[in-house]
Amino acid sequence: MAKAYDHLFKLLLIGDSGVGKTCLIIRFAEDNFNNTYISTIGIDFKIRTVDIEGKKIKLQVWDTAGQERFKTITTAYYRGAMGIILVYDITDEKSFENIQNWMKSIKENASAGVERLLLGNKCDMEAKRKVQKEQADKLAREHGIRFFETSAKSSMNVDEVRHTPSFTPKEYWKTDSCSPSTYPDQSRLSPLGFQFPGTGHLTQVRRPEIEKQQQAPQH
Ligand SMILES: Nc1nc2c(ncn2[C@@H]2O[C@H](COP(=O)(O)OP(=O)(O)OP(=O)(O)O)[C@@H](O)[C@H]2O)c(=O)[nH]1
Repeated sequence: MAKAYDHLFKLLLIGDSGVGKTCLIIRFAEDNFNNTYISTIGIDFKIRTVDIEGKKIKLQVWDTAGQERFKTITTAYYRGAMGIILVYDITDEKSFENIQNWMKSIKENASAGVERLLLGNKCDMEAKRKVQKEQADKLAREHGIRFFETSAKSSMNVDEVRHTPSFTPKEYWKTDSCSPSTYPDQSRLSPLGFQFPGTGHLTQVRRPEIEKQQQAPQH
């Protein structure tokens, strides 16, 4: 039987809560956008297969919760990632300042030399901009990584991100380090050894429900 893909590439998105990680993944995987805020609980993933230079590349993109209380769960997934995308919101200065902390978290938890990419999301909201492009350019240069301003809403630069080397590094194809034989199933990919149902929609709840949970008295 023909192989469904030639190479599997696992990516992780990290960044503060609300910067638009889930929306970017939905735009990336389904070319869609929804204004409703569904805060990620723990971790979720989406899959997309793309043809690049005649090879079928299966991208497995993992969405992490930005909320601090999920950090123990989410950092456990850093180790297996081949690329990590750091996201901040151009209208939220704090989310940009926190990129330094996310970088530190990568250093502490990810494999050495993991590919990184910096995204300043929500660039459709120019009137509310708080983070200048030059600031992020400088930060990206200091860390030796690529940087894009994106909009999950308008699709701005989404295609460019899809085709950056950090998204599908050719080194992985050459070494065959993520070929189907190396990762025969999804459970092998998960550092927690967790079996996924395969829908890509695991654990998402609406923000009001989270708030209700947080407000509920502890027994
Ligand atoms: N204007 C605009 N709004 C966006 C964009 N991307 C996301 N949003 C909005 O920002 C809010 C948060 O988006 P999410 O994708 O859920 O954020 P997240 O980073 O996944 O948040 P957590 O799951 O809590 O970590 C939602 O209301 C989205 O509609 C964008 O590019 N432009």
